[in-house]
Amino acid sequence: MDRSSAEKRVRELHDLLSQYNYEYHVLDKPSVPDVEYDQLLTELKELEEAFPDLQSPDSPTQRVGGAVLDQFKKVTHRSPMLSLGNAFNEADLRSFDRRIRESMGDHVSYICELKIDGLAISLRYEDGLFVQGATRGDGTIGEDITANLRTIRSIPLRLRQPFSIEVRGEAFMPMSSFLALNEEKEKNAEEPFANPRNAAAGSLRQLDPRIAASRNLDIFLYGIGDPGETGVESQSEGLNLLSELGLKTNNERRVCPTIDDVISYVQEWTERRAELSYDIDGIVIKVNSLAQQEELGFTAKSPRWAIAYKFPAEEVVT
Ligand SMILES: NC(=O)c1cnc(N)c2cc(Br)sc12
Repeated sequence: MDRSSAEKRVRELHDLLSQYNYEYHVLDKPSVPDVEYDQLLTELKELEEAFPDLQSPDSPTQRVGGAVLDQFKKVTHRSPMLSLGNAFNEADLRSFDRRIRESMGDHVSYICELKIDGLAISLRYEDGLFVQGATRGDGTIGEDITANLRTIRSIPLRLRQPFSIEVRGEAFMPMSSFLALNEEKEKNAEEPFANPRNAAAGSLRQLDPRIAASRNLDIFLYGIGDPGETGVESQSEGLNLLSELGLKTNNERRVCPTIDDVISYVQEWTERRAELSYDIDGIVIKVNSLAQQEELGFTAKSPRWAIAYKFPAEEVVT
């Protein structure tokens, strides 16, 4: 194959493989079997070996970098990654609602999202290209774990539109991967991880990306660092934008106009929690309108417009 037809085919393969990645991880509706994806990936690898200058950082062949780091660089977040105030029962939720309505009047609607039990992450894209990923750290300064995050298949190396945007989410280890990993560890007489959150954190804070690549990690994105520039006006619109850009969001979210709707959602997921393939430790409730979030603002460390309902600690079966 001559170089110009190789160049054309490489572009075609990039488009096909990122479309299939989007269908599989974001839409959860693959249009081709895995074996076809793997064949196209092998074809791309062979073309990049034959024409090394056709290789690019957003190529799906570049997910597992070679270098083992000796430490992580520090990253200062452009806007702080905050923590949430907690609610533990219905009374707490109703007093949250009262406080909001006292400041905002009665035209308030909430959005409920599952609280993923993983590791808070920030991803930065420049003109659509994934350029940096970091842990939350202390909320202002985190660790640069870009090489490890590139190994997560559901994180696109290039967005479907050339946005420059910083997005926040939670990286996690699905229960099936957690159980398999601990089985492996027990077989090698190694200390197993206590829970999927520790396993995800331990995997992403490895200095060797090949170890992170072997841990089948996943991610749900749920926030935009600076939504002002995107023109979205609510959290629910923001989540739809993230999905359109090719980022994985959690579909169980629900707009809840009243606190009674919030309480029904909390009740529903208290009961349905066990059917999920990943751990959640509660529900995040936010005022849906970004303008109202802006008006409510923040306390020293948490937004006034959101609260985390925490599930009661599970009885440990001894
Ligand atoms: N959907 C969400 O907003 C969400 C989900 N899962 C989490 N662990 C967190 C943490 C913060 Br802080 S927000 C959030």
